[in-house]
Amino acid sequence: MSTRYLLRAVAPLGGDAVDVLLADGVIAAIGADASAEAGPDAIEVDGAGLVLLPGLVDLHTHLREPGREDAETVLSGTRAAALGGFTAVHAMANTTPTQDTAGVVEQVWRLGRDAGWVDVRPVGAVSVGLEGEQLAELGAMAGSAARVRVFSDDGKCVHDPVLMRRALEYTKAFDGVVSQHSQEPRLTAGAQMHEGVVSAEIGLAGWPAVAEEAIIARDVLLAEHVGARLHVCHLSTAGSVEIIRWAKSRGIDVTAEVTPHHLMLTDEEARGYDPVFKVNPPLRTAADVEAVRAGLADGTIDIVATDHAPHPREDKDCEWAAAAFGMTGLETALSVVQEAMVDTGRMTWADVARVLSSTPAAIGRVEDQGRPLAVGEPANLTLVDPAARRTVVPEEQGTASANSPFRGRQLPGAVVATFLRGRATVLDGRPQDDPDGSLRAAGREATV
Ligand SMILES: NC(=O)N[C@@H](CC(=O)O)C(=O)O
Ligand SMILES: [Zn+2]
Ligand SMILES: [Zn+2]
Repeated sequence: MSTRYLLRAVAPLGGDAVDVLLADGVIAAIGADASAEAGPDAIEVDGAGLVLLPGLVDLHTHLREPGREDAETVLSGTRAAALGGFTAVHAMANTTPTQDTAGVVEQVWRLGRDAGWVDVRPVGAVSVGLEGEQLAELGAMAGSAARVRVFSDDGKCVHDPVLMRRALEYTKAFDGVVSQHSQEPRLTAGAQMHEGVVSAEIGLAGWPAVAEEAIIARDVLLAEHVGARLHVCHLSTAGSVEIIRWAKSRGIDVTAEVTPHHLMLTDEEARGYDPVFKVNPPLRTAADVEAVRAGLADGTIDIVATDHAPHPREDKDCEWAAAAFGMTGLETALSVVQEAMVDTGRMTWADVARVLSSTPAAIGRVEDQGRPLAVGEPANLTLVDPAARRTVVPEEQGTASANSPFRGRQLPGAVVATFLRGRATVLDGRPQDDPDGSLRAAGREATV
């Protein structure tokens, strides 16, 4: 018999406190029945003051394996994901080799299954080698054991409108979705940061908002024309929010994501020339941050996705122009959403469950994740302490890379436990390959 957990006095979605029993991989009982049915062997978890959420689902994670195991592996990245409260991640396709065949996506899916920290759903590339020329084997990836439903050339934009049209048409056949990294390449050649007052003052080449907005506008019209669904990656500007709002008002089947860093940070961070703040799309202005927060609160933006983009030191500890784009995010996402949206009164915990679990699961067609907190449902769960405060120390995180933009910042909230089909992957805030914290204290041994 598998381990049973009795979660005492937890608050589902921040509501009234109840007991919840996890047994045989499912939520076995809620309320008075839970303690009655628990039996003597159940492990009790004191949940007073804790919020119970469905396990978080990330639609946009870079796990880097195969090819850049110096930055992250499926094992280290999925362990980081569990520590961040996730029970499923979508592994982006910009690996080496590219995830553009059934063979490579199955390899990543298998690595995820064997690691056992979260469910890994590989994203398939739209074009062969992300080169934007020839459509990849979308159908073969969809029909593989990895059951790919999300397709993206992320890191690059599918800028050829004919290729984008074909991808949108083709993915309809297997209920897939194209997830577009919206960046007009000619308008962003050489770009280093957001084009605006700060870029002009500090002398870095700018990436104008219109380079994102022009592609989103084109793509929603293409999606309408062919009757396909479209997902917009890491939307970052006020204008992009306006376009999505307009597209939804016309009934276009589009969804959009915002990252935690675009909900919190602005281009002012670039003034110190610290490449930890170099990211694609770039950090924008305070007005853009306000617009994406408002768009997330009113449902125009559907989800938060981390765009966890680990990079090794040598790709970040260099001058700004030479550094790689990207920041880690799996282990701070929930805290940033709490600070930006919950603690500001703009969203409830039920909204958090929607934007970080049920809707990303629905977009990715992940059937057994993001489910309601009800008896009989799979026990994919996250237990959060909203009253906790912690200072971000990247070297103490599960991810193998240290490029967190929140280094040294105090953030609210902490993941106390994560359950994957009733099995604790994290308990008392510790990964369950390291229950007493000794491996973590000794360095990175736990991840290799
Ligand atoms: N976000 C980033 O700045 N970088 C991502 C690629 C991407 O998401 O576009 C990466 O793979 O490093
Ligand atoms: Zn991208
Ligand atoms: Zn990305």
